[in-house]
Amino acid sequence: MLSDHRFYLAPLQGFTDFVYRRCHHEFFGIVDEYYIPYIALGPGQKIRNSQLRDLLPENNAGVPVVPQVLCSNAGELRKLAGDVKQMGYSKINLNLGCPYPMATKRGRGTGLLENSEQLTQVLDTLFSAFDFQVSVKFRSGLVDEQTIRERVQLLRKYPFEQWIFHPRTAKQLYKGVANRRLFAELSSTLAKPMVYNGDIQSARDLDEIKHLVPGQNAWMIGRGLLSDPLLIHRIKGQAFDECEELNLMREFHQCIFEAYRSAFQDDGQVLMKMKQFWSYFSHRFSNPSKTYKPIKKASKLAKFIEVFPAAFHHS
Ligand SMILES: Cc1cc2nc3c(=O)[nH]c(=O)nc-3n(C[C@H](O)[C@H](O)[C@H](O)COP(=O)(O)O)c2cc1C
Repeated sequence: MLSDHRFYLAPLQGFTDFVYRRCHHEFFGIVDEYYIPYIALGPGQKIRNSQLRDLLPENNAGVPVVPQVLCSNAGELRKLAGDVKQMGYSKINLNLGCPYPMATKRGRGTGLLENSEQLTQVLDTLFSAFDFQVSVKFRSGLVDEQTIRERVQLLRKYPFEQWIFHPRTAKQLYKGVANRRLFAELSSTLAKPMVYNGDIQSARDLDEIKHLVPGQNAWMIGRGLLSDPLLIHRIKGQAFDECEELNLMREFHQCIFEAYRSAFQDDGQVLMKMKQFWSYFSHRFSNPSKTYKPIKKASKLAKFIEVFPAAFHHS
């Protein structure tokens, strides 16, 4: 029934890194494309090593990924897109949605969305100096949804391959409700297929959006999928019995844990990564905070290894 629907994993800096993406893809193979968390220029106009590592083609081999860039002007874009091109990628995503003041005050993310002059220069450069298939991920505006109603008139002049809209303002960060009606409104104004992003936790959420936008068939999911790795299976109508599901989760967890252990030699880093993983994964257990508490408290990797199995026993 949903065979013509496309599902994308949202980029979550620190969470959906190459280790997670690769495990998820090899284990489930159900996500159509994985959007890599943004790369940006840091101190000394350089991309941070952790972001570069996440982007390296050898770390993404065999996984359908789309790199994302966060910039404030055409100069930054040229450098970032040039690096992405050099690595051999044919797709690129422009971040016009990062809500954090550290980015927006420097004219990046939603800050760039607000500045039509800089945005025009960035888009002109991106489409004229490179030959990427370009997608854009954007929000409603910094504080006011009127921004995006005006800005789509500028954006629609460019041949984006994909329009991904998360209908929240930057001021909302990731709280409050995503405005699905605004998504429906823009979808009809733009008359282009858009990807819906924001708070998809169940098949019912999709149905509600499809009710507003008949024919909607492209979805980007972040936190919902981190919390429930079988969410897309469920949306597609697959059912699991309790025992089968628990075994799958145990195996997926093992895959993630082993992959982090081989990617990071330092136990402290592995522990931090596993804590991040469990901060969402614990939500699929009946008592998330009770499940996560001993894992969060673990001060050594050995302690983590001692406490995590209990989660699977009392699920
Ligand atoms: C911790 C965190 C990190 C994020 N990092 C990025 C990022 O690097 N690039 C981006 O476009 N969005 C980023 N996002 C936003 C998500 O991609 C997504 O738009 C948002 O979480 C809403 O979708 P969801 O409700 O399905 O999670 C981040 C969100 C969170 C919570």
